[in-house]
Amino acid sequence: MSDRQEQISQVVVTAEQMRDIETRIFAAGMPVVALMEKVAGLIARRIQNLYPNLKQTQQFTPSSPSSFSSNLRVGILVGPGHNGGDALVVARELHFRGYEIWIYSPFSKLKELTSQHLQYAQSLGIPIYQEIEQLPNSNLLIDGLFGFGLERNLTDPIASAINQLNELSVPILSIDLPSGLHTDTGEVLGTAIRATHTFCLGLWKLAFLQDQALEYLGKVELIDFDIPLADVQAVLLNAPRIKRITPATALSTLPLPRPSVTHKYKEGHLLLICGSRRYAGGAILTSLGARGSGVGMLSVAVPESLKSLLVSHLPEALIVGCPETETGAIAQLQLPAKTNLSSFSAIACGPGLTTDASPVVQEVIESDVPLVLDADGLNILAQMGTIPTLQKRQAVTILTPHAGEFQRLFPHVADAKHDRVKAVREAAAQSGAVVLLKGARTAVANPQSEVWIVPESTPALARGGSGDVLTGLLGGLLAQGLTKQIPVEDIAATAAWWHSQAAILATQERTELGVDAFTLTQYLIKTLSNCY
Ligand SMILES: NC(=O)C1=CN([C@@H]2O[C@H](COP(=O)(O)OP(=O)(O)OC[C@H]3O[C@@H](n4cnc5c(N)ncnc54)[C@H](O)[C@@H]3O)[C@@H](O)[C@H]2O)[C@@H](O)CC1
Ligand SMILES: Nc1ncnc2c1ncn2[C@@H]1O[C@H](COP(=O)(O)OP(=O)(O)O)[C@@H](O)[C@H]1O
Ligand SMILES: [K+]
Repeated sequence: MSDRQEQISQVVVTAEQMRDIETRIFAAGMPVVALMEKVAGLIARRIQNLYPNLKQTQQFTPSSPSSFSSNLRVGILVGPGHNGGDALVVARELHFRGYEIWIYSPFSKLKELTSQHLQYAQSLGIPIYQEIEQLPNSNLLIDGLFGFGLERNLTDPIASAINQLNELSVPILSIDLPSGLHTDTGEVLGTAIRATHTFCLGLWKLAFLQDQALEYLGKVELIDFDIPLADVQAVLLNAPRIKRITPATALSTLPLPRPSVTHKYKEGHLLLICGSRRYAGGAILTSLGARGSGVGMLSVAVPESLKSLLVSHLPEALIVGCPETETGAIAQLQLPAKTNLSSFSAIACGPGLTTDASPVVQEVIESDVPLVLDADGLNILAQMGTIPTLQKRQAVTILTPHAGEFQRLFPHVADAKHDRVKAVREAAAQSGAVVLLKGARTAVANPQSEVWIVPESTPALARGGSGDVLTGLLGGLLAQGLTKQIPVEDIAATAAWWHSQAAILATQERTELGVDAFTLTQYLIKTLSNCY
């Protein structure tokens, strides 16, 4: 990947920013017509690669006695704007390559350029239909109804037409965005095309990184049409950054290579505080996640009765047995002699604690040690109602809620279901912490409104214990990274990326059903050895 491609692949834009970037390109002299030809030409070539127009021969079978050959039949869905214009250029190109094309153009008023392309398509003899009921069969649909120009809710008749098109068992390739999705929030505006494959044009739009859009996007692909970096930078200059985490950015954040002359305490000393009689396994998974991070020294505080269990799973770790409550939660921390919380480079606290461990959570919040709070650590924080006191901490705090924990912690923040990116930003600003909002597309924000998003993952992770592994991994990376002055947000983003990549690799080898949390820990290092 070239340097430019790498930079472009990290960029995420809103509809407004995309419009501003295009405006600069047009103002600089690039003709609109020429850009549409270029973009749609690239799309048409990709479609030809994905669905080559080999004359299809249907095999003779007793149920279809006549064998026949035919061209691929492609239906082109055309909207009123330039998304429709792109689709019409694709229609024309595929027509000349021998595909059998029909056009669905339900709008009476089209933008001028789009209207000209429609007129030319008609002159070529391509059939054009206005009514959904008139549409012939097809092998493939190209969706050019709306792109980033859609803002209002879709209404009938177009809404019901989209619903009917979704019912056909035909692959749908969307141009720029599945029509009906909001470009920024990924929200469904009334209804939306359920695409098999979406070609995002020029720069990644924010919707591609919002959980609620995922089931509509299908496979996603960026069509790079050479937007000058200078235009992108000029528009994004003063906007809070939203960044896709790429392999290059994540790998550059890892504490590799290690210096030749070092020792275990220079490679970070992590204290995990986790587990209870009720949730013993969470402590093991969190510890194994930390092991996967390569952290120099690992101490694990658990209730006394879990000590021997932890020792048997993690012989390399220092297991600290603590006095426990009647319910089997940690009652108080009891660190070894000459050790206090400041002895640690970082603390990760929460998995499996139960809410009976609240004095311990209070103590670590009051410490001046970098802190990851997860699971019951977050539930206790929510109960204490002390989010604003996090601002007063001397050291960095990272909160790693899933959507439910997020809701309990930040009940007054924008609805995390409606716009996860906005919600995570608001939460970070409100708490002064780095917030990592878990989900299908995990998003990390800092109090300065900058956001990092993991662009690919797998639903194989939707399984008990996956989050515990992430907490350990993040804690271990934090302990190592802070000693090397790596920014905390980059560490959090990298941990989330690594976690997802390990799950993707495990899924490839074991299917989506084969990635239990223990197995996931076994893939952490395997993932990295594939990258180096
Ligand atoms: N101008 C160019 O040469 C380029 C255009 N591109 C394409 O242009 C698209 C953006 O084009 P536009 O700005 O024309 O926008 P769209 O084509 O996305 O749609 C906007 C049109 O839909 C109408 N509209 C909006 N909401 C509606 C609703 N709810 N019901 C009915 N009509 C509604 C608007 O009045 C407008 O006519 C991109 O997504 C992309 O496909 C890009 O490929 C880049 C190059
Ligand atoms: N559909 C999904 N696609 C990708 N990742 C997912 C999905 N669902 C959950 N995850 C990931 O799995 C992990 C679950 O964490 P969490 O909810 O804390 O589980 P637990 O508490 O059981 O460990 C998070 O990292 C989350 O991002
Ligand atoms: K579209």
